[in-house]
Amino acid sequence: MFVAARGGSGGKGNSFFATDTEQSPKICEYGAEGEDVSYNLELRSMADVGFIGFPNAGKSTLLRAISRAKPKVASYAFTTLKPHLGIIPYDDYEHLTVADLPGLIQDSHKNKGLGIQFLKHAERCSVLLFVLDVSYQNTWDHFDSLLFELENFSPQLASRPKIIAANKIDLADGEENAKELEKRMAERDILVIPISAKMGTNLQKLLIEMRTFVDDFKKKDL
Ligand SMILES: Nc1nc2c(ncn2[C@@H]2O[C@H](COP(=O)(O)OP(=O)(O)OP(=O)(O)O)[C@@H](O)[C@H]2O)c(=O)[nH]1
Ligand SMILES: [Mg+2]
Repeated sequence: MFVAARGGSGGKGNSFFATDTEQSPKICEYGAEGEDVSYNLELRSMADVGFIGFPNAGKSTLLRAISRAKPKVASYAFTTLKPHLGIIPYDDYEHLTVADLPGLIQDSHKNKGLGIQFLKHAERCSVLLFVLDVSYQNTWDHFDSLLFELENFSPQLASRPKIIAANKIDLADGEENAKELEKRMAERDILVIPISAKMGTNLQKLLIEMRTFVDDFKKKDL
C-alpha cells in the first residue's frame, strides 16, 4: 500500500466560527489544495503462480488449503469459471500471489471450453503449477496434453518454469502413481511434488518450492 497523492490540510468548517450570538455562521475557511499526480501503471503479472489442470484435478481445493481464498469446490467439471486469486504469506513477510484458473480441456487453444479466455490469464503468471489427479494412472499423458494446449496457444507461455503437484495421493494407488510420474518427469528435469490438497499432505514442501521457483524467475527477469 502507498499514498498515491496526499490531500491538502483541511479548512475550518462553519461550526468553528459559531459564537454565542451567531449560532449558524455563513463563513468557513477553505482547505489547502491536495497533491495532483499522474501515474502510469503497468500490470506485469496477474499472479506469481498459475494453477494449470484438467477440471476436477483439485486446483480450487489446493487454493483453499494454502491461502485464505475460498473458491467453490465440487465434484463436477468446470466448477471454477473465472480466476480466483489467493495470497500466501511467508515468514520473511514476503508473499506470493497464486491464481486458481478454470480447468483446461483438449482443444482449449481452439477456444473449446473456457478456452482462450482462460489461457490469456495464464500468460501473465511467472511460474506454472500443473495440478494432476494421480488417482489416474497415466498422468504423464495428462501433463503432455496440458502442455500441448499451452504450446499451441503460446510457445512462450509453455516455456515458463513448471512444477507438478501430484494431487490426491490419499486415494487408492495415488502414491504409487505419483512415484511413477516422478520417475518419468525426472528424465525431463521437471519437479513432481506428491500432495493431498484435501488432507493437507506435503503442502509445506510445495509452498517452499513455489517460493524458490518464483524467486529464481524474478532474478532472471531483472
Ligand atoms: N480424495 C481427494 N479428493 C480431492 C483432493 N483434492 C480435491 N479433491 C476433490 O476433487 C473434486 C474436485 O476438486 P476441485 O478443487 O473443485 O477441482 P478443480 O480442479 O478446481 O476443478 P474445476 O474448477 O472444475 O477446474 C472435489 O470433489 C474435491 O473434494 C485430494 O487431495 N484428495
Ligand atoms: Mg476449480
